[in-house]
Amino acid sequence: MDGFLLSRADRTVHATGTRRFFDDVPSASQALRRGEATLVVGALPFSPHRPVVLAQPEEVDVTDGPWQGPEDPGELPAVRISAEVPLPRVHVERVRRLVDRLSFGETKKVVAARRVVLEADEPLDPLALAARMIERHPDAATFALDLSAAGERFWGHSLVGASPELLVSRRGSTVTCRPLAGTAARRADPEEDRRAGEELLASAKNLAEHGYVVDWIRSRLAPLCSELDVPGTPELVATPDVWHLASPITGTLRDGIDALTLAWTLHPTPALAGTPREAALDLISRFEEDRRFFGGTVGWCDAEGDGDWIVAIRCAELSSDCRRAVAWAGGGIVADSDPVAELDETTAKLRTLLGALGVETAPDAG
Ligand SMILES: C=C(O[C@@H]1C=C(C(=O)O)C=C[C@H]1O)C(=O)O
Repeated sequence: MDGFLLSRADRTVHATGTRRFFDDVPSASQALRRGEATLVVGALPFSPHRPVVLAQPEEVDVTDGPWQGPEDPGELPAVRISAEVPLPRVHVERVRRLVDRLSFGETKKVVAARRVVLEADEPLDPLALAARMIERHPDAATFALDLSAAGERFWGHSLVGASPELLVSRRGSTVTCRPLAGTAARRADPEEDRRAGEELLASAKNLAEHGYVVDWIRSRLAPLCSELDVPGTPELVATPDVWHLASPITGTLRDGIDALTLAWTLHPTPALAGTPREAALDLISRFEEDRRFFGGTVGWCDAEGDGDWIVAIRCAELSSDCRRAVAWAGGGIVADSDPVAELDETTAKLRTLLGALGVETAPDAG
């Protein structure tokens, strides 16, 4: 696909064509500051050491409300799972090993992720998939963008997803974050569903997982803000597939740090990495293959420094022929995690993407 789409309930940024690519965050931020670019769109990968996708687009369309895609996006092609990496039982084993490490080491939390490889009968149009995701997940931030600028491994690839998690947003001197961490699958029965949410809100394990993320964001934002409002306890939010613990954080920025630099400062949070962050990133690099743009961040930043950056989860990377897709899901592991429940949590999270493609996932073992 050409360009970049970020559709949220209140606003859509749709950009096409490229005037200029940037190699890193400081050069993009500098071009905005100097007035050489009015808007930068793109994505940062999960690993802070890998190439970014940051571009000044040729044309930009900013509209109120969610993206109004094509009148009739048509049917999506039939899609099936061709591989799971690692196999579900190997993911369970991995989590078991991580739990052992967490019980004895200095690391308190690490996020373990797995991938599902999908094959489509016909090419899967990234924008048609995005339109379907907007329909199914009206409260999420739906994105679709070309990843070619990240190098040969990504030529012609695109990333499509519907994320419930805001990494950071800036409007003038106001900075907002809404980290999510702590998850429970939704239930078909309304009473069981309500109970699953309440149990999540009272779960010491999930509150601890969540607390690490909030502490990280507080520690990164505090030096940049004259005021910072961090709720003492998280609230419950729902997607059609899962419950999450969420903390709406608001601050007043001291100086003109732009939204892109804020994203770079915060990313990846312990919601996707773990705590302490460097030790968790090291463990992830030893236990998993490169996450590419899964767990990264997707967004835009304008010349005033305003912008929105969304955590790239509930997403898939589409190959250049659009017949293959890789979807990821992960979850925070702490010393008292149950490995089978952690597998189920990733399955519930995968439903956001797989459900939009009409692919069935295994029912919850819980
Ligand atoms: C890693 C994912 O989600 C993240 C991990 C969560 C958790 O561990 O509870 C919750 C929301 C996200 O921050 C994912 O969706 O793949």
